Amino acid sequence: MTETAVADDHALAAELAGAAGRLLLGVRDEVGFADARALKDTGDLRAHEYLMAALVERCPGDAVLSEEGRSSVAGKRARGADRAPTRNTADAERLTAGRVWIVDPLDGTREFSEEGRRDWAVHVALWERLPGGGGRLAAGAVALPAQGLILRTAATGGALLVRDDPGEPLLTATGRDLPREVPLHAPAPEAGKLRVAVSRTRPPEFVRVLAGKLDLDVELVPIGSAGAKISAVLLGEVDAYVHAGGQYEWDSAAPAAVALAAGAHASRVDGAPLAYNREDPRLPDILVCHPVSASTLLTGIRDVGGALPE
Ligand SMILES: Nc1ncnc2c1ncn2[C@@H]1O[C@H](COP(=O)(O)O)[C@@H](OP(=O)(O)O)[C@H]1O
Ligand SMILES: [Mg+2]
Repeated sequence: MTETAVADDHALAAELAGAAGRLLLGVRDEVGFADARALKDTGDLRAHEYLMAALVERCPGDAVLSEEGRSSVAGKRARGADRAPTRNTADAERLTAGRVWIVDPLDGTREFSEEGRRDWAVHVALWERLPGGGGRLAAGAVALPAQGLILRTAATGGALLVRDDPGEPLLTATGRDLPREVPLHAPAPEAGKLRVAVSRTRPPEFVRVLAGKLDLDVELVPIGSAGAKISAVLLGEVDAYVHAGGQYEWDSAAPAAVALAAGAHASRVDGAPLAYNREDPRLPDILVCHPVSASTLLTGIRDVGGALPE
């Protein structure tokens, strides 16, 4: 821990994800939905700038890897964004840092720009170097601002589901009133059935092939945002998220941290552990599910290996 680090990184991750999420709800109100490009760009930039400034202030000794600090924002600046974004920590620094915040200020940017959609998220994760080499996800939070929810890791171990809208009564997908904060456990699937979350806009073909091969009643459920899909697994709205063909560390770090803390299986599609803060931030595939489904899915994915995207 750096000297200035807060005692509870888990609470900080949730606080920042929640605040960025509320800021994004305000951007939706302010900019409106008529110009989707303007709404996406403003949301990306404002959430990124907020998180970078907050992390510099609260954890000045830590490094940051943010989606929007990379080339995408440089491109937006070139197109005339009015405020210069704060930059990521230089790669050389983050690759030797003890603690690196891996953030996706707005995951599911497309869905954020579509009126009425609730499947977009803010991801804040903390990666920590281990003394023996390598590292681990030490904390994480996924805010689902349009759903009034935060899914987060807890200092005591495990994961929590937090209602981030104390003023409003809120019903979960299962129709039950949700108290302010409840332990979050990945629920097991119904026997013989498997609901698999896939991208709304670019579902990988191999998941359809996989669905056809499994000896289960498989339903593919299109949802936007990696964080919203992994949250849907943890909330019992689907049973698995299978993705391959491209993604980056910020797309999965925070939701994977929460999923693992909630007792879910989270790995590469070949079963290898998810590894973060690498030189190349590409992390192109992921499987998240209840542990009882993991071997069926990993075997199924291996058997349709030929259909996996490059
Ligand atoms: N083939 C691919 N290559 C790169 N990124 C991908 C990808 N498929 C999905 N992603 C990223 O994963 C997130 C979820 O995508 P999807 O909703 O299609 O499942 C999105 O993050 P952003 O919204 O932060 O860009 C998207 O950019
Ligand atoms: Mg993303």
